[in-house]
Amino acid sequence: MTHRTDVPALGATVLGYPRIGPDRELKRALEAYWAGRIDADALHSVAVSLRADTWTALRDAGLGSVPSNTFSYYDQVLDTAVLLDMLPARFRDSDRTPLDTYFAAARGADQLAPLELTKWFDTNYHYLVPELGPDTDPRLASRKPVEEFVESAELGVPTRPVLLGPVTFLLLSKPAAEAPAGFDPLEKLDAVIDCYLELLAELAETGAHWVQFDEPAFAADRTPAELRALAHAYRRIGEARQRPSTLVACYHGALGAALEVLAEAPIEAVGLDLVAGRADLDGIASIRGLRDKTVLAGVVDGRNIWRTDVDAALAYCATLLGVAGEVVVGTSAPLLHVPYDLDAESDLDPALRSRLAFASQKVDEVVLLDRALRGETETVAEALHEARRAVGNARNAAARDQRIRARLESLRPEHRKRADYAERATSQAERLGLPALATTTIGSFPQTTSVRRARADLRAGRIDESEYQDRMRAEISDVIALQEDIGLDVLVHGEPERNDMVQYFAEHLIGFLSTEHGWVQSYGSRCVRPPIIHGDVSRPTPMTVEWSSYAQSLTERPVKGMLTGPVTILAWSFVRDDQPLGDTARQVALALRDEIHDLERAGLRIVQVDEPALRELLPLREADRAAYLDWAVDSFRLATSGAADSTQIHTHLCYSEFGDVIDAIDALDADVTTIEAARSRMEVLADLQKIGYRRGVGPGVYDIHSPRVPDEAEVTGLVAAALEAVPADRLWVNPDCGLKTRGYREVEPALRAMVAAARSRRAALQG
Ligand SMILES: Nc1nc2c(c(=O)[nH]1)N[C@@H](CNc1ccc(C(=O)N[C@@H](CCC(=O)N[C@@H](CCC(=O)N[C@@H](CCC(=O)O)C(=O)O)C(=O)O)C(=O)O)cc1)CN2
Ligand code: MET
Ligand SMILES: [Zn+2]
Repeated sequence: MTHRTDVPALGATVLGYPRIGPDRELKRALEAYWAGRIDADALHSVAVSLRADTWTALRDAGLGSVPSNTFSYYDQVLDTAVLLDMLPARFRDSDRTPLDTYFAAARGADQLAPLELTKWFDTNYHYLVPELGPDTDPRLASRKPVEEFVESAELGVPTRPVLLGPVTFLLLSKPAAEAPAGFDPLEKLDAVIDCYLELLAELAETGAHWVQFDEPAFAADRTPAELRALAHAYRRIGEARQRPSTLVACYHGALGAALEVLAEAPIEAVGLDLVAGRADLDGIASIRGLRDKTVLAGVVDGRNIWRTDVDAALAYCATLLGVAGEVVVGTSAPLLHVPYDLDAESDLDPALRSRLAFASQKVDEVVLLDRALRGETETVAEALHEARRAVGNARNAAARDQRIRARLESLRPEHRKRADYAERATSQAERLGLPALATTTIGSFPQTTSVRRARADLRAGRIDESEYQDRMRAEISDVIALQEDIGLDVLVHGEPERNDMVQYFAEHLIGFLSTEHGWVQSYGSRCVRPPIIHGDVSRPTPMTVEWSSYAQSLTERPVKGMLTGPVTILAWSFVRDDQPLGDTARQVALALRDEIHDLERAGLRIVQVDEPALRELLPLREADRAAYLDWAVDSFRLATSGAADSTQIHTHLCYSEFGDVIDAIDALDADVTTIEAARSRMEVLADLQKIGYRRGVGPGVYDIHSPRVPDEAEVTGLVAAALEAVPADRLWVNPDCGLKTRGYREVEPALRAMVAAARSRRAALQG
């Protein structure tokens, strides 16, 4: 074995840390740089100071090992593609600087399409998908991990560089459009490893004692060939002539068979997710290969914001003693997906505060647990005692609402079932009188500066609630007038009053908490503030009825009520961990069921219940999927099945390919499903056709994620393609998703083109 024995042991650590800045400094700097308001040096100095603050804070908190290279200007997968010179050819040969080339790949530039953005495992984080082909020729092209190591060492905090593991990197990549059929990105494995070996030698030379490779792809089902690739990669890396000690971390679930592979590899440490992947503890005692390794016990939840149950965590660590050569405490996952610091929240109920831990508090928990594990009982006694008390209180603290529980108990199968679709379709057609190829949008209209400013003014007390209401009503009235002028058939109120489609509902429901500063990166500079579901959910008053009924009062045409579905509300919140997700989802569903009832009474004839996260929450392992889809479908049906036959229920899905959940989409039993499709040229329609789907469907006819405005001919082409799969009376014409991130300069001509295309096809059908 080539590993040197004189290097320090791995100390207690976290797998990664937030990077957007405690006050979203990076977001602001990036957006200023993109807008040309600051230069690259100014952007760089913001990055340098964020990194320095993170490293020194982690060291001062007492971690034994501090990670680096967890910073990114946009995304760690893109960083890796750039590190290895694996960007597609379209980004080469330009006079852009390396930094601007990086941003071009992330965001597009001139005529260049950016890399595809897609969900990172089962999180709300999005990464950029590398496009590889046979000609992609990996080469160590950047020194970012080395430079960050040097930067940290100069601050007196020599760090542990974190690298995206070669196998996960390739499994997350896709074949470029021009690659020959059958090309598999894993063909590039040895070439990528060669680059990493060069990097490892340089890191060792520069003084790095440890590195971390992340291989979260092995928390999902993997083929024998993929497991062999993992074994091969860490044999080659382990046998490298010169390298730092090597930790391989897997997270977002159990490693399963991959654990034995890593246990056999000639590396020094394995990181286990003992929250989402606790199943790995079963049978771990028989894995002999761990006896000469360090196991980083990920017992502090990196994905949720609850304080750790210290006794349970220490018990999980204890099961590893004797199995592993050494046990150190860590987080279950990088802390990228939780907010920075609970102390930034000024307005929390103290009882609730004592149950929570954000990134900074989690670092303290790791340090505390590691000291306890090492038997430093005297120094940690008081802190452990305090932690136990908080967890003890928490056990009974989640507010229970017997009324909701009794109501859920009393529900019967008929509360999940509407009349047959044929009957509903007839009564909806009579009531709505819509044309074939009806046109609509997905809900939001541009969130203009003036809309956001109104909300900021309200928060700052510069305007009062009634002035805020007036401004939102004025906005709704403009949006209705515009839609009438464009000639859309089914209108929306535009959602100006919503800061976010989940947070808005959280702010109106009991059982949810919204944070002031709890920002989490979603992609690039875009952040969300996930609400915290801490108790039983109920709806004190209607949440959307005033806005929707106001919009409906302005027009004869049908306006769609607009709600976010139970699965998406859970997916984009921090959830309770004291009861099954399905139980929480059904509580949310009841609140939505009552909201739909109130919308109907207020005269709304159509209600849309968005479920864009339906695919996102799909478990990584096949074995867990049926149970998930059961509660996901059940909660949607519970929310919507109280509607009258003549009320048309729409749902909307986006952000992913839906092949895997196509039966569940059918089982939702919505009257109309609008679904992202423009970028995949309507592939979803073939999937729907295959299963005999027979209700209304609106495959998106233009991509709202790009500022490009489609022309009428382009939309006509997509409508014609869709008509091959769906008859005109069931086909809707709409964009891919909501318009909130776009500007009116793009939205208005795009919608006009869309309506013109629908009209001309409609005329052709009649003629
Ligand atoms: N929760 C959630 N998850 C999701 C999505 C989603 O829509 N919601 N969509 C996908 C991801 N897409 C996303 C698209 C856009 C943004 C986005 O634009 N986020 C905004 C924040 C949105 C927000 O909360 N806006 C607040 C304003 C918050 C704010 O920045 N306020 C300023 C001051 C107000 C001002 O002058 O702008 C401040 O606090 O400093 C509002 O409208 O009220 C941002 O990063 O800038 C995020 C995710 C998947 N996951
Ligand atoms: N109704 C929402 C909107 O139009 C749906 C968005 S799906 C991410 O913004
Ligand atoms: Zn959408």
